[in-house]
Amino acid sequence: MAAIVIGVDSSTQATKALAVDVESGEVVGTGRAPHTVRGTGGARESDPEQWWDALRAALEATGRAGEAAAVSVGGQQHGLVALGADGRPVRPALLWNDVRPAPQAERLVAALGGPQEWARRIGSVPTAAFTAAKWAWLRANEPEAAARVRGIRLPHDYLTGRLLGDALRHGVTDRGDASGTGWWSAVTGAYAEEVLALPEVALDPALLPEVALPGKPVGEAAAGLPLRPGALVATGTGDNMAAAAGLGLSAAGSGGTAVLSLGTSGTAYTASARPAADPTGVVAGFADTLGGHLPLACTLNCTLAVDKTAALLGLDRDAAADSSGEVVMLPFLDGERTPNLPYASGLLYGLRQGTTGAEVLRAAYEGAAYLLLAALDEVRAQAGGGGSPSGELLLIGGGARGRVWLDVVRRLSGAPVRVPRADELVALGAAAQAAGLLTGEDAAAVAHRWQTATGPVHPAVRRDERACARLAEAVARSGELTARPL
Ligand SMILES: Nc1ncnc2c1ncn2[C@@H]1O[C@H](COP(=O)(O)OP(=O)(O)O)[C@@H](O)[C@H]1O
Ligand SMILES: O=C(CO)[C@@H](O)[C@H](O)COP(=O)(O)O
Repeated sequence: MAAIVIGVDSSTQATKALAVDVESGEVVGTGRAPHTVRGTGGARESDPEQWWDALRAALEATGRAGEAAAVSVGGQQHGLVALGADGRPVRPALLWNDVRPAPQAERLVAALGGPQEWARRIGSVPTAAFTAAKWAWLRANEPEAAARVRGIRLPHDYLTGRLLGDALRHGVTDRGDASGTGWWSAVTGAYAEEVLALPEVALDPALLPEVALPGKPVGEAAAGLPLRPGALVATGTGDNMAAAAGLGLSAAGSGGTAVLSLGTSGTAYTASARPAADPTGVVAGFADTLGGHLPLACTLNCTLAVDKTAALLGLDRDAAADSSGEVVMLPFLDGERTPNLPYASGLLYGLRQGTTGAEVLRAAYEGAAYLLLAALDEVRAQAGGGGSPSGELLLIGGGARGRVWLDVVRRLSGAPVRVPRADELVALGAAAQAAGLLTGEDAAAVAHRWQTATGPVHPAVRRDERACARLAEAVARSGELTARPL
């Protein structure tokens, strides 16, 4: 019988699990279970116990988990899972899009000597998203909870640890997800003692997971799960690193292919052989899970901002006009990370008597897509010019299924856009990592073999220079209104 592996995507809104045939890459079972995100204002929290319940439910729903020879978890990056002595979270996890730690991020940047120093030593300049800023926030705002912490995990580490039997005893992560903490350096490939020792952080490295080598199992699935006891467990990784591997991207072999992922977050990235060092902080110098690098820019406002705008207007998300006319929207509904404007809210400009709701909706799509495409130029520069601005873009994530998203990305990029037929590239990338444990290939090689990136190419159309110029000017002139709340 053909070997089966399981790949998991534990993202912001849901857990998705795929059962995949190791030989052919055929998806033979799927499962899904939703998550709850709580918080008003800048707060965004989820209960890790709910992720664990969702993971087991999604595994069951594949109908094939009991046959799987190996399993791997890709998870939303950066989230702070703080474990007590009983191995349970001392409080809900602070998520990647929780912007309350913005003041702590500012202090951390200054404490190490400024953005240049962070870019040079760590590869990234921390924003509120980074785990180090979240930990500093917890210490400053909930010192009693911080004092009870005996282990710190990322979302995917927590789930990997639970698969192994206990998240506190089994502390293991991978270089990709570790690179989103701020206390692991993509430049040196090791925990950064100078960050752990900062007064705002003051973290004992013993509380952190071991960073495992790619390609080796980290253990076997515990008994009592919807998995075969003894199934191999892979390191797992962050969701963007899993998707990159799942598309076959590697520093060695993807020729600068750029990816735009439209989900809860918007992300733009490409594989690179060298760590990024962007002192502006637009590009995070993440590591990939294979041994290379993944310069990446991330926006907080993507599909949810568009869906909220459609809901406010009482329109279907596909009812956007073909042009935004005079309207410009900076859809900073959740604050923003790229550009780094954690206190911003959404701005709408150019309304007239003749403006239609469909034009306003179009403007929301354009604002979200433009910010990501502008950041992609910086990502490419950090990757050493790999890939040309007119090179093909790979479009993935839930938004890639949307007619208007595709149209807007084509018009604002002027590039040919390929939409892979495969759904759930994070879970597929995790499955490829699990399969590699059995075959000895790396995850990107498995993904190549599975042809995960194949799909229709939508040819380039003329770039809408006017819309891009208006958006660039709106960002440049929004100044005070987006820097601080009224
Ligand atoms: N057909 C579609 N058209 C436009 N947007 C879509 C479509 N299907 C899903 N989405 C959007 O995709 C988002 C979920 O994307 P996904 O990549 O699964 O999110 P995440 O991994 O961050 O949880 C939803 O917020 C929804 O707005
Ligand atoms: O913070 C980042 C990247 O740095 C986000 O991309 C998170 O990893 C969340 O991902 P999704 O839930 O949107 O997939």
